[in-house]
Amino acid sequence: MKKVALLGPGTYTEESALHYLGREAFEFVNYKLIPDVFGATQQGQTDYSVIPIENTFEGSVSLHVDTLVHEVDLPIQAEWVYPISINLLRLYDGGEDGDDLERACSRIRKVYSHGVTMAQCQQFLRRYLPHVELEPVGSNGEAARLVREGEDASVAALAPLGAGELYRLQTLAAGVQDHQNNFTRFVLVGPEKPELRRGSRMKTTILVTLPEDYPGALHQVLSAFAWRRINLSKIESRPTKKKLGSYFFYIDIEESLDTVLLPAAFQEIEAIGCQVRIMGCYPVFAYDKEVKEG
Ligand SMILES: O=C(O)C(=O)C[C@]1(C(=O)O)C=C[C@@H](O)C=C1
Repeated sequence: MKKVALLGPGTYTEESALHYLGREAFEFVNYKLIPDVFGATQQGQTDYSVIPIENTFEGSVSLHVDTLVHEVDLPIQAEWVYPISINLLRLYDGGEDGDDLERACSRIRKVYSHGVTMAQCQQFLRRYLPHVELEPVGSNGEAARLVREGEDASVAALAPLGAGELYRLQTLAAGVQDHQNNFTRFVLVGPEKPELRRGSRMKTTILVTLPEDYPGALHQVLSAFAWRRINLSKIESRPTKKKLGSYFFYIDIEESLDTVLLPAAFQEIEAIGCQVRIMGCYPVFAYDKEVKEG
């Protein structure tokens, strides 16, 4: 069994990994903080790590992207997107509030959650819980655990339903995220290719550093892909951290490295003095409801 480090238990990361990897071939090892999730595989205690990398509304999780680029040497081996449905959970209060959400919320004074999750529920928080103290914690599973541990019915968590089951919490309101199409993109990173079912397509991620003295270099990079009709699905600039104003480009390419086209495009880019670092060539699992129900 391959060991997979992730933020957990009771997190969206865990829920998504169970959904796509299953428990048959993988054993999940829980960590409380993302640096420890990265560190476990980097130091060889686990074979893979699962990292949330991008959210539909919050955009890239820059800290995680930067760690992947600067601090660890772990190729991307798979990617998946997973819907994030957020719930307001608290200890069972004996049914005092009946079905009245407003009344129940008026009794809450503190809410724990991951910062990204709070950001995804701004409208709900403003409407029902404007008076509460919001306390960001390392993961949503940890938020639910703190509610259970505190034994205080005036404390709640924004977390997945699975966390509510794990810590025996009552769901006060389900699906409270501001947008219904709220998805997070996760990557599986690790030194070796895992045995996985076929993804819906293959993708390659590269980092390109431009030469300083070559005007129009970015245009040339993009045209090397454009005239070969290679589709790019993301391009983002991130600081190289070497000097102010120096950036590299993180590029997702909708193509496998095995094709003739990609290596030729890389050669063309390198010929003008760009550096190309391959972050991974991997299968993508698109969210498909059938898998979930099946
Ligand atoms: O705390 C969790 O439940 C996580 O899985 C982490 C995380 C993240 O770091 O982005 C993952 C997805 C959600 O959008 C919010 C939080």
